[in-house]
Amino acid sequence: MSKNDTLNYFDLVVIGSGPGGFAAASRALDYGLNVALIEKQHLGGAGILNGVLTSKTMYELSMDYSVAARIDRGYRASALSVDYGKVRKTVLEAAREKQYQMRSQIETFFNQAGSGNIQLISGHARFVDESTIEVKDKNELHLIKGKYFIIATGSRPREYPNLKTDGKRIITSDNILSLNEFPERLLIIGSGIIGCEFATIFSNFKQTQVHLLDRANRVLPYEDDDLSRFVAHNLENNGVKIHHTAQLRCIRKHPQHLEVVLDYDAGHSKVIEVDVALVAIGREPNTHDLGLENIDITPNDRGYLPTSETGKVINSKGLSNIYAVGDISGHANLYSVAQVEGRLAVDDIMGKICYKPDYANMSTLMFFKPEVAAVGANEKTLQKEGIGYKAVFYSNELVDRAIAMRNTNGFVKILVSNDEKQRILGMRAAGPQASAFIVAIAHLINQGNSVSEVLKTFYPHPSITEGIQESMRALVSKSIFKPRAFPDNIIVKEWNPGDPPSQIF
Ligand SMILES: Cc1cc2nc3c(=O)[nH]c(=O)nc-3n(C[C@H](O)[C@H](O)[C@H](O)COP(=O)(O)OP(=O)(O)OC[C@H]3O[C@@H](n4cnc5c(N)ncnc54)[C@H](O)[C@@H]3O)c2cc1C
Ligand SMILES: NC(=O)c1ccc[n+]([C@@H]2O[C@H](COP(=O)([O-])OP(=O)(O)OC[C@H]3O[C@@H](n4cnc5c(N)ncnc54)[C@H](O)[C@@H]3O)[C@@H](O)[C@H]2O)c1
Repeated sequence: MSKNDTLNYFDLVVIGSGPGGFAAASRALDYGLNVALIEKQHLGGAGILNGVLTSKTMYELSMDYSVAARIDRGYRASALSVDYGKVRKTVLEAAREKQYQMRSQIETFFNQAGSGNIQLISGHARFVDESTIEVKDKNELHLIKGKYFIIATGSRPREYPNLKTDGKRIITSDNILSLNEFPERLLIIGSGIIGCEFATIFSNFKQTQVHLLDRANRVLPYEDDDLSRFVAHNLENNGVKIHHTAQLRCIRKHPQHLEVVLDYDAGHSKVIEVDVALVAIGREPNTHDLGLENIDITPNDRGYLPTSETGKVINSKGLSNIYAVGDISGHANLYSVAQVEGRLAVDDIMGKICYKPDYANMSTLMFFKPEVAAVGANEKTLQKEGIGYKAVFYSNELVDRAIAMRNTNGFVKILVSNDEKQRILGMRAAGPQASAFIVAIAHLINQGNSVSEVLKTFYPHPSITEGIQESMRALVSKSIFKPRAFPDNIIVKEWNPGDPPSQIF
């Protein structure tokens, strides 16, 4: 291996070009910094390939396909067919489109002396000391010096104990685009967000019998039971076979199929045959082979890098000149979290930080059928913390826009403080456009707003968001449609410390 001399000196060296790293590098341009962006694999990280954009493109195609396959709306598509190779091609086109936008920005700011400069460097980065990294690319090794560093190396799929993935028949989300065709039978191990999203996608295309292994008796274990039941019910309606309270004992590989042995908590076992098994049991931070031992940084018990509120890594001497953002930081594994943390790290370096992230009020989207969006507290967390609340459930069956769409499978569920102020604490929404309007509630929560603010506003008609306003009116017994007339569609209840645990629907 040839060792080149120090390549350059940079104000800021960012390791990883995912949403965290790219946002940090872009923010550094605003301050006129000279930035190196190091990437060992795909530009954009899991924000683009084998992650957000590719899975969401596949989701959108699968949703279009499932609508086209409907026969209850006055039209019928004849000879509808789908080809995995062509779906993959479309997905990769989306990924390339975004990568070209990133490249265009990098090219624009390449060698811009004095006004903010960015250089994309390929290779695997490893710390030599607190101001130097070595970057290994094929047979070359470069040394790069920097004043500040941001580690944005993201995460990788967690491996299932004693189960070796081969990228073809036993795969992770990293290998979805390596499949050559729709598997006839797919086992998804893990019923968290990735498991449920791919179960939705593959069942939408109707080419695959999907088995979903849920080791608990409910999918999405961190959400309220009612939402978990709703999502599981929709998956089952879409043809997914959910194996609740089941553990994977083993997978035996045969030339033409995989033989899967499942052990149920009830004491019995079942053998099923599938073609592909997808492991989706969480993700692990990429802290390995970063040379952390050379900079006196030790990951915490959960494997994440210990940081200050602004992302500064804490070593044995206190705070260092190194930041950690995104999936490596131990907060939620979300695109928006990585992006905000990347930007804040640079603001902190420049001494210009003007707010700190409030992780309690993050919005999350879940791409199921129908889509689900979440922000703020759920019933489970409030009950655990002993905080009393009022909850309202309002079904899309009463929302005109959803009726017009012939798509009423959805709801809003809003939690407010159980006091005079009735401050909005959280919302779960399911159904069409849930992903678009969740942020409106996030703003209301961030501003400490209460039910009365929502009642004052004109909500346009016909819009899905009218369900939000009607639900808030229901909370104060002023809704147009009355819970007494629609007891399954409008539910209001309260919970106070000391009450037994319960859920609204
Ligand atoms: C299938 C899937 C679907 C998802 N869907 C969503 C979604 O819908 N919404 C959402 O908010 N989030 C979603 N996520 C999560 C989201 O992708 C991550 O939270 C986000 O990408 C994290 O960004 P990051 O910058 O921390 O890391 P990453 O995106 O993982 O990027 C890290 C980059 O660092 C590079 N790298 C690692 N080590 C080194 C090194 N030593 N030297 C050089 N480069 C290195 C990697 O190659 C990678 O490109 C999804 C994830 C997956 C896997
Ligand atoms: N739309 C989105 O926002 C989105 C989409 C995909 C991924 N993501 C992010 O990616 C991260 C990873 O997603 P994920 O679904 O892999 O993780 P997850 O933590 O959401 O779910 C993992 C699931 O695997 C189960 N599990 C764990 N060990 C198991 C075992 N040994 N056997 C069977 N089941 C087991 C858990 O009970 C859980 O249900 C998430 O934290 C999420 O933030 C977000």
